[in-house]
Amino acid sequence: MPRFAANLTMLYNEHPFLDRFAAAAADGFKGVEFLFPYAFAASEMAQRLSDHGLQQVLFNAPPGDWDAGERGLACLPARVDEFRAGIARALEYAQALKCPRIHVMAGLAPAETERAALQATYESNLAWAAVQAKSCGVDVLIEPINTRDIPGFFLNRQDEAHRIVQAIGAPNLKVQFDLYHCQIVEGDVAMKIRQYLPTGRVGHFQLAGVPMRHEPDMGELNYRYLLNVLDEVATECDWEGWVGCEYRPARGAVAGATTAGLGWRALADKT
Ligand SMILES: O=C(O)C(=O)[C@H](O)CO
Ligand SMILES: [Mg+2]
Repeated sequence: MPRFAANLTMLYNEHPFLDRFAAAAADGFKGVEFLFPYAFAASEMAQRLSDHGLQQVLFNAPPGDWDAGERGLACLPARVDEFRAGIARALEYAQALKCPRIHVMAGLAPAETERAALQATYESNLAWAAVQAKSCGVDVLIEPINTRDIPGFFLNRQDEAHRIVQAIGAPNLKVQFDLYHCQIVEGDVAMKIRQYLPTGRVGHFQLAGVPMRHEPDMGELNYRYLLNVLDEVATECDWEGWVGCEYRPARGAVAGATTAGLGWRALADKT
């Protein structure tokens, strides 16, 4: 079974951010991911990883002004310099945290800009980022995200993401396959795992229950079934990546809420 990584942005909100590493390790996680490390010194985070025997498996490149509603810069023609500076910063953190992949968010499509111009900027930015990341041994990931959570997000579908990755043809440019977003946008999730994982273009998975983005055993997706499919296909094609647990615990941020909700991990047992 691919390994589960705790998403420290969404899980363990009952603890201050830097204490979430210890909490995840205490629950048996060996890998962690989060959205953004930039409020903390890389050395401080590297220390937490080492203290708790954890691997950093993913984080995001700077997304622009998140608090002002920005959700990535990669498709924005007027922001190329800022995009490039953000990739350089992300790669510094990736090296300090020994993290093998970064997620580059596409951004919101401005209504006044032609889609073709956004697409051209997106592809040239990704090609550039992949070259920079390759020299650091890092994969660049792109993630289709549903427009209920992020209205106007530029990249929404698995097929679009795979077309772009194929067209650019950089071996370290891959798709971040978030099963939660896939179910909301297009469904047929098990068949999409079977279709895309063997291509070699999937760099990472994430999961959450649908529709509320709570624990995977809450909601309309049958994760016992899906995790078995993932396991079967990953074994067939020797895929050894991680599955990020990117959900908001239903019990909220009260003491013990994340740990109490982890019973769903038994769904991954091949019983
Ligand atoms: O929202 C998600 O699914 C993500 O993985 C991003 O990193 C943040 O929007
Ligand atoms: Mg995700």
